[in-house]
Amino acid sequence: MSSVDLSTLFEHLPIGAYRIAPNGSIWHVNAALLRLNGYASENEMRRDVGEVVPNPYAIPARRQEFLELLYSRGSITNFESEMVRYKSGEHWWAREHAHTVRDEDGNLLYYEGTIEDITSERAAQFRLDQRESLLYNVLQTIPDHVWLKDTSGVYVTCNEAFAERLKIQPAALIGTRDADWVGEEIAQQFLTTDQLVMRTGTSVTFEEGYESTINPKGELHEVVKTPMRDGLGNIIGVLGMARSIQQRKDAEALLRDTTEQLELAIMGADLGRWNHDLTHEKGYFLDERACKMLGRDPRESEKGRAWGHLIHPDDLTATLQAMRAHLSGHADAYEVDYRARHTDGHWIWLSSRGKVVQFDREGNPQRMVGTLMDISGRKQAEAELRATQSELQATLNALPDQLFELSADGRYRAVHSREEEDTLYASKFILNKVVTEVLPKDAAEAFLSALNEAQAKGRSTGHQYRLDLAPGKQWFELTVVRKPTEPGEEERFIAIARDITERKITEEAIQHLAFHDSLTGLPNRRLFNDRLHSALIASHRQQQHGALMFLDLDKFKQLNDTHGHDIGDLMLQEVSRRLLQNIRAVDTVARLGGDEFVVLVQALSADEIDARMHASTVGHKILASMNEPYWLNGRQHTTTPSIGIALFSGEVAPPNEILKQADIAMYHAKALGRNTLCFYDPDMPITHSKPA
Ligand SMILES: Nc1nc2c(ncn2[C@@H]2O[C@H](COP(=O)(O)OP(=O)(O)OP(=O)(O)O)[C@@H](O)[C@H]2O)c(=O)[nH]1
Repeated sequence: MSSVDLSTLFEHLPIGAYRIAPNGSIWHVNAALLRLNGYASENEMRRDVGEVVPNPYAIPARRQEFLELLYSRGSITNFESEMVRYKSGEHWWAREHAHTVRDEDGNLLYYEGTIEDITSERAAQFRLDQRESLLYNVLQTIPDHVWLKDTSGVYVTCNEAFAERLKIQPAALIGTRDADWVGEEIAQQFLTTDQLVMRTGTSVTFEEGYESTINPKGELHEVVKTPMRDGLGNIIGVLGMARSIQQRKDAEALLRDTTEQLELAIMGADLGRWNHDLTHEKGYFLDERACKMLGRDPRESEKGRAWGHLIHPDDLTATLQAMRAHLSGHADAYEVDYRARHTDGHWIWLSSRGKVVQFDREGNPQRMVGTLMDISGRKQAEAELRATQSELQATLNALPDQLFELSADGRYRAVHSREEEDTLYASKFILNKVVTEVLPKDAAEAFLSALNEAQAKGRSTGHQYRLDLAPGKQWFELTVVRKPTEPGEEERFIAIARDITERKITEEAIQHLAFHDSLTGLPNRRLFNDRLHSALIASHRQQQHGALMFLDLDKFKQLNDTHGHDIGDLMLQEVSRRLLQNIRAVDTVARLGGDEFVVLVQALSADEIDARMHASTVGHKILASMNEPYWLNGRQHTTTPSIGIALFSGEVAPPNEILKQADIAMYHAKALGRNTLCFYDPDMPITHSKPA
């Protein structure tokens, strides 16, 4: 090559080139080097930097280092340094090659070299280094197992997670083979996939769960094997990565199970499903079963279709309210029953339950899912039940009786009280209370005996009890029967309490009439005989004297005849009243008939004389009281009595005898001129005709 050729080549080299004298003055620099230093021509550079090149290194000591190497070796290659551009002072990176040129005697003539701008190459290298270190860190940090094997199946490297599984340091794996760790058989399996990757040159992903040293529990792993290539694209090994997917698989299996169970439950309950996309206008999806409920074409399940218009107008407000309550977060779920129009035109009852399952980042509901249940049958049954109940209620209301349902221990379980305002039997007061807490003792006992009897015999009738209620005394008669119950149900009894007050009043009146005088209300002769009989027994037992006073009004016939029978009656009533006023509660006044009264005074004294004195006092008190004027029908009248007194004591005498004695004594009093009293004396003559 000629020197011209060489000079042209030098000038047009793509990298900087120079030739410098031993004293450092520039002999020649090419265009590329001028550009590197920011100059357009050699002259411009010479003008700027002078004849001798200044130190171009960012670290000045590098120049000395460069020259020492150059001079000692005669040449220098790949000398990399940070440089400063002469013109701009900007920093850049250079790679230098240089050599010295000497004459035949070995004297240095000059040195020459090339300077290559490697700033971007270094930046790229730096980024590459960073990426590599990042990759290395990632590989070491991830829990997945990562390894690299060469084409003959020898481990080249692995991450810590993989080494840890083998309980070794990563370095200990290098140079080993699968067979060293997992045995020949499994190693063969690994090799098969490695070979597949190398043969096809593509990544393979598969699931693997061999039980081995690497995987002691035989957990399922997802393995990705990728071919590794050199810069020329030749496959140099296989990179493997394994990740345990056992938990995910378990969760998937559980979810599958749960989903299947849910699906079965939905099928079993014959539920339809809906899916409401709240982000679109027509995102109302019904599944096939829901479509069928409404009589719609099951193919509609694929199209989102608004169906709010199918809801009965009367139910629309409640439905919208329930939806708003849930969407605004006031209700946990959307729950509502409403009627919807079937395609046939009739109404069906649906029970709809749902929930928002998806929200956007701002918390706005995005999607709701829910179920639909056809409850028409239930609603029909409810309506029928209501009708039956109201019929039953009407029947019960028509009954005059009170009806209770009780458990065997006398606890009220249900109450039907005819009177709405019945404060004693209102459900709110007595439900779940026992009868002893509600009723007075006697009444509660009657109730419990009736209950016991019904428990023993299945039925009880006739137990009666009395209550003192606001309107007065009321009598009730109980009928209790055992209620038919299902096996396992609590034993229950139905008790009907019938108000028998009127019957009781009538019975009591009849009873009263039988033993009392209708004009004065005083005990009559029958009752008096009983009382006298009892008094005689008591007197005998207590050894106490008593007295029987026989009292006959004087000239009563005359009053009747003169003023009429009515005045006579009034007189008899007033006499009764005065007699009652003059005796103790334990004593008895009775009317034997006509104008004849008896007064039975008991327990006067154990001593006869004393008793006689007491009896006399009572007799005179009665006499005095009777002698008071009588105002009957606005006119004053008078009357007097004749009183015969018979004392009795421990001796057992028949009642007739005592009455007879008092009667005799009374006749004696008449004979003495009336308006007086006489004690019986056995010597008294027995007479039956009154003196005139
Ligand atoms: N007003 C009225 N008079 C009666 C009733 N029962 C009897 N009497 C009358 O009572 C009178 C009884 O008379 P007596 O006791 O026999 O004779 P008396 O006129 O009272 O004369 P003495 O007894 O001898 O003083 C008769 O005239 C009867 O008719 C009655 O319920 N009401």
